[in-house]
Amino acid sequence: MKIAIGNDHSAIDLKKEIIKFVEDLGHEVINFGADSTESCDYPVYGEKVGRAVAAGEAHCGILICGTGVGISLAANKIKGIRCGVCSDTTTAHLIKEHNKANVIAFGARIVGPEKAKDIVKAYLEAEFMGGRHQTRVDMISEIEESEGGLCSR
Ligand SMILES: O=C[C@H](O)[C@H](O)[C@H](O)COP(=O)(O)O
Repeated sequence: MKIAIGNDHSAIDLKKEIIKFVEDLGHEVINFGADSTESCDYPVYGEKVGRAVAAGEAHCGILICGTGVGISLAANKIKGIRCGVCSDTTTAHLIKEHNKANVIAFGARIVGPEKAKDIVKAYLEAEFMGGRHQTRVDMISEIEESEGGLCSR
């Protein structure tokens, strides 16, 4: 798979470890993230990864900032992106199985490198389950489609 990765200044070292880990699993990584520890703005990288995944340039995305929250908020502003913060492996597989997340986020100031690798592996290996979960994902898309946030259901 092609995987887009993005990060801010808080996650330079973790990003490098995750890129190596993901490549060792046999995937291709497109690095959209910051590569300097100089302070920068996480929305830039959330947007870049979100747009790459939404455009089909990457199959999915991984975002890392201090907590994972800000960068996931930015990615979720891109139409078609379903991104959530994962700090444990249960969430990491359920976010794909139930929520069909196409981007995951986590915090470099929250999880250590080994936990982060476990999270990434759990997410990448999981499969969307469809069925009732597809209905709910469709409802999210309907909200996205409706300008005023009104859903037809
Ligand atoms: O959600 C936002 C992220 O955690 C950022 O990485 C964080 O706000 C950056 O903080 P600072 O500029 O103090 O390093």
